[in-house]
Amino acid sequence: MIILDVQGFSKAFFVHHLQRHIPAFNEVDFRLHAGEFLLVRGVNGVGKSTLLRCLYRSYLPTAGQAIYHAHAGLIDLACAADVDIAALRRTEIGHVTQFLRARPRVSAIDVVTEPLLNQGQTRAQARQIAAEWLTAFGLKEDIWDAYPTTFSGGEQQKVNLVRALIVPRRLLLLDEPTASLDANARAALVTRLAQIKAQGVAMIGVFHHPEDVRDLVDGELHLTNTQVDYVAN
Ligand SMILES: Nc1ncnc2c1ncn2[C@@H]1O[C@H](COP(=O)(O)OP(=O)(O)OP(=O)(O)O)[C@@H](O)[C@H]1O
Repeated sequence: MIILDVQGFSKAFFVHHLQRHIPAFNEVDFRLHAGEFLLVRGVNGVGKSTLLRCLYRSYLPTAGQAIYHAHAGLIDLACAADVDIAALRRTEIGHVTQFLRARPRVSAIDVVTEPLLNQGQTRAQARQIAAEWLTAFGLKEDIWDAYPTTFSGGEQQKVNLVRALIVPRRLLLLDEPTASLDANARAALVTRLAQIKAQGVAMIGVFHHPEDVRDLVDGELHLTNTQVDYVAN
């Protein structure tokens, strides 16, 4: 089942004080099916994060299309209305970065149970599931009821990941999700990614340590400053 069909996808930033465009990526083409994992590679500044942000529509692409096969039908992520993008973000498309935008005075357990409560689970069920995930990622129980604003970088990232993964999406965009994780948490993440991949979640990921996800990768997208190469594994 096709999840995403990307063609001629390009992004350039117009930098006002330079009065010129700076290209990020150009003419990206690929197709992603349910349960497939696409690894995005390339040197610093080549446009990997920008590609994920354009697919999540935090940025508008400059050209091309990204046809997402939603439950409700086909939708071009490049030009869909903001209200439709917002709906997809709530239910079908997730974007995980290394940074948690912690909300003041919301505890870690409330941050990670919220997606389950929104799904209609009871508070007790949600807490039980969240406890299992937080334990798997090695977030110590002492701080589950504390506010993540005070957490270390790695602890914040664990909260961020659990929140993003606790309710399965159809398409997951992973932007360096292991950047501040210790070895145990990295292993826990890879285990969870393998589980959701087996359930049919399609993923596009940028990884600082690609060897962590070697066994999950179905294809690689190599971004370079001059061209884009898609290689199926
Ligand atoms: N908001 C922005 N305004 C202008 N230029 C930007 C903006 N965001 C990114 N860029 C530029 O776009 C290019 C691609 O950046 P991007 O962060 O996507 O690279 P990357 O491949 O993810 O890099 P890294 O491996 O260092 O994380 C860079 O040259 C960057 O300076």
